Amino acid sequence: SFGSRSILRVISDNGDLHDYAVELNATNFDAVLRETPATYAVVEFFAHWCPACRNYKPHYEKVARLFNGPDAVHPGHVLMTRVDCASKINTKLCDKFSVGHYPMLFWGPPPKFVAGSWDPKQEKSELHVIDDGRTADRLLNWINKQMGSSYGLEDEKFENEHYSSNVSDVGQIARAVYDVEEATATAFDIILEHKMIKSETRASLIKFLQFLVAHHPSRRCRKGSADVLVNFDELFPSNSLENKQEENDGKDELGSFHICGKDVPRGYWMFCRGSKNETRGFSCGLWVVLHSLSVRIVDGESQFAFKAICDFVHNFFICEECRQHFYDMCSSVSSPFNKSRDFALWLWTAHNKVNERLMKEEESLGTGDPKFPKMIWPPKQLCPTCIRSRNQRNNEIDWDQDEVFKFLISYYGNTLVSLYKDKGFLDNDGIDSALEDLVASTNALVVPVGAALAIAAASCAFGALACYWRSQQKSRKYFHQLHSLKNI
Ligand SMILES: Cc1cc2nc3c(=O)[nH]c(=O)nc-3n(C[C@H](O)[C@H](O)[C@H](O)COP(=O)(O)OP(=O)(O)OC[C@H]3O[C@@H](n4cnc5c(N)ncnc54)[C@H](O)[C@@H]3O)c2cc1C
Repeated sequence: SFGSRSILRVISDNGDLHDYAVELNATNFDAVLRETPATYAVVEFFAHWCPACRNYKPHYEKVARLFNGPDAVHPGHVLMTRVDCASKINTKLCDKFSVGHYPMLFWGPPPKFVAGSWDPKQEKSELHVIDDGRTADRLLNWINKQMGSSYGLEDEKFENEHYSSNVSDVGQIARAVYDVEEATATAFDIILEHKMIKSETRASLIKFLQFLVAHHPSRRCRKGSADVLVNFDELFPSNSLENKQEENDGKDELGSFHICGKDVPRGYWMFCRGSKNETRGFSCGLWVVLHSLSVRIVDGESQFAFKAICDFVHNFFICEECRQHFYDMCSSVSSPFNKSRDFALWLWTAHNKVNERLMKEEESLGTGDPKFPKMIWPPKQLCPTCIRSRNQRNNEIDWDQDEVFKFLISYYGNTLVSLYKDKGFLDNDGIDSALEDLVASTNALVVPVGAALAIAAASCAFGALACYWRSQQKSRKYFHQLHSLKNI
């Protein structure tokens, strides 16, 4: 079954010949529209045999190019989709929307399409028929009127003028909820593509996966990480790791593993989208993942979290300079963390050290994103109480660290997930739901030997999940013993 993410990928992998509009059908219609990060959706009902629809397609695509896909000029605002009513599978869906002619276009907030319907006699509906969209120009005008925007068909790539870098708007971080999923999926894709799971990096990945299972802000990333963890030894057998990855070139089951599920909508960076191509994206998303993890742990997990993050960056972050710098900062920590507060503040300070260095580099080389200049963070506009005073001579800041910690907790905790709360994807029930998912998705809680050893090695202080696995591990009999014997 196709999820929205795979659809967007298929389309975007097709070079210039691709369609930008997302083709929906009865099986994925609800899922894609429920999960899209876009504020509005256009659904075009058409029939593939209809000559008028074929002639209309280039007009529709011209508009879709602006809003859909990785190179969208105005991403995240409108999702442009189409449904082929001549396909049998879609008959009921088209009937529900009383499709009376082709092409017929609807406009509305995406969730209103989910399990939705439309009737011409219906008096009040948040779904509207687009009655003046016969050419690309007219369709875009119609959209502009609805949104109060001034998009143009000739708008340039990556001129994200609508993406203000308004640092005083705390609510902006809510958009990053899509980025934490995208960054997690991207990190895992990179690991597989670059065949980075080796005997010496295995334990570090297992540790990080445990961390994700327990504390990733997205429920489906927690579940996906649990699935990977449970199947770890089968997916990445320790004795033939390099060979297996080499032989299969990442295209078998390793390559098709979606750590946050198939249906994660690719917003192609929302909060982390730069105003220029390739300035922000993944590395920004990864920072947000790390900070959002750091504010979700309890005191007893602080040292584990520190190790998991340091080792993950060291082994799997493909930017050589970044991982080296980060590793140096990790290595300079002399005593173990006992408090989650200390760890969250350490990560915040480490990030600010990187910012400080890059501020100078980007200024002298002109390589930064003009709309997102590096800064010592959080600025006063974001957290007025975080800064006690600033030394006028050397610009050094006297931070109120209690206030900074409070701010980090609310910013990367609740505010980050506020958008998704209604959708139920990111409920913060942590370990319990991850366990439920795990049991439901595997039928049996079977932890592979290697992963189990790593889990057992981690202290129970890491959390109930590890303990649960550990105890399950003890009670596993034949499969386990057989497997161990084979390994010997
Ligand atoms: C672990 C790691 C190490 C890196 N090391 C290097 C390096 O050595 N050299 C290099 O060139 N690039 C490095 N990078 C990349 C670099 O830090 C930026 O991610 C990249 O330049 C994109 O910057 P950005 O403007 O999107 O903001 P980012 O620095 O990526 O920050 C993302 C968001 O986090 C928030 N934020 C900013 N500062 C803090 C803070 N102190 N605490 C909490 N939240 C904050 C802001 O909202 C910001 O928009 C590293 C990235 C990572 C994940």
